[in-house]
Amino acid sequence: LLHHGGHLNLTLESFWLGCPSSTASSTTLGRSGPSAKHTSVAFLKTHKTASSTVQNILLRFAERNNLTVALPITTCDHQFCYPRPFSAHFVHPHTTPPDIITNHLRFSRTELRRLMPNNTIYITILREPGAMFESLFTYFNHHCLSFKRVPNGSLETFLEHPWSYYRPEEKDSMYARNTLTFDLGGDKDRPASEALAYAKRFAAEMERVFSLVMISEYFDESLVLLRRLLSWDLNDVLYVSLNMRTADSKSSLSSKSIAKIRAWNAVDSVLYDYFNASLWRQLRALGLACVEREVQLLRQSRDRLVRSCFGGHLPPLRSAAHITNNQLRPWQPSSKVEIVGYDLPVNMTQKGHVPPRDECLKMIMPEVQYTRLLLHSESLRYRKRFPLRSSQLTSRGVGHTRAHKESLAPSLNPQPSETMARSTKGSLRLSQ
Ligand SMILES: Nc1ncnc2c1ncn2[C@@H]1O[C@H](COP(=O)(O)OS(=O)(=O)O)[C@@H](OP(=O)(O)O)[C@H]1O
Repeated sequence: LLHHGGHLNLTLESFWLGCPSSTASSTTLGRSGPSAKHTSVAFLKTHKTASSTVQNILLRFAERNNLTVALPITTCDHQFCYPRPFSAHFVHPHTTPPDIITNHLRFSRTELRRLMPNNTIYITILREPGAMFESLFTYFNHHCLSFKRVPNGSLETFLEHPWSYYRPEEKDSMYARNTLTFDLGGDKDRPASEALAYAKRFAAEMERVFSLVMISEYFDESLVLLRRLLSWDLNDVLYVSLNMRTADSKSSLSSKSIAKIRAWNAVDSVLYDYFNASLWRQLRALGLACVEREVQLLRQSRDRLVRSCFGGHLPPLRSAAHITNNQLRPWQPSSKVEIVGYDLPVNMTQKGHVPPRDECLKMIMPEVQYTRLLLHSESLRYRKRFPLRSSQLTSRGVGHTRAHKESLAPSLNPQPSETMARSTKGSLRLSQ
């Protein structure tokens, strides 16, 4: 019964929700029966699509189930040397063979196949092109030259004559046009005459690779499909939203601007429409009433988790500059944009509160800090498992391994405020 606990929960939930029971079938190849949770997952972390929130779900699942998460070598920072196409050489040797991969990378099916188990399920997430481009434009305004050279940093001005500012071959140009397509390994600069045909072919190709393409506007509905695809429990997909901007950092878009964004990002727009339609076909097949009930259940369970973690409400949302605990401070790309995170006062224990459990802190931890902690714990585990191999690696001079280990601060206890080391995210290429 214990072994089949996950399946039992799922079946009872399905019964209660009036939903078709999920069957693991081919998604659990190599596991002991239909109840096993699927543990080999490659999540393509696209930019500004709520991907940090999905990543956090996956990282916590990996830790709870003692799985190995492929993490980047330190010279790649917390990304797999993005925007270079992914290579298995970018994976830290202490984090192989992996079960899960989630950090930013530019998709290469061949290289991921080389790295990941054969039964890996591929998932990704897309966002409506207008909202996504507005987020990219604000977030990367100071780093991406195509945006930086626009007078007054005005999105409308950029959209009037994008070719006056955009240089396809320039560093960071992938943030300025068809970013989703680029992240998926495609061609962001297909000539207009070919873009539509190319986009349709590319979408069909991606559909063969990815078992689920989530849509950030329907995040919870996407999670309903995700947990069924992976035969996970509801508790495995609970989350709080991460990496958000303050309302002041966002601008609202006119329908004219949205149309211009869609024309400029024509391939992304086709992809989005294609996978949005596909998501809704899958949701309808499950039954919209069932989906709605499960979404409600998910939100109630999340509220319960938040109460048990933080003794009531979520810690207050604050802009990065005002977060005292440096383990919880999200990276802030420039003074023009405010990214918010959750603040947990340093003196929490002094006030007689019980500090939150590790799993609770990790639910609100930004990706850079979480990735660092995970690399530390996976390196320790690797050294224990393979003492000989790790000493050979060290003697062969894998300097970054040792250097990284020394720079880790594995304590999860709230730390006094420190200036956020700009070098953590350092240059943009290594960071976002
Ligand atoms: N649950 C959920 N649902 C919908 N949207 C969400 C969710 N969680 C995060 N977000 C929004 O996602 C944006 C950040 O995306 P990423 O984490 O992918 O950004 S990054 O590329 O990793 O920097 C960022 O969007 P903007 O605020 O518009 O920039 C977040 O607000």
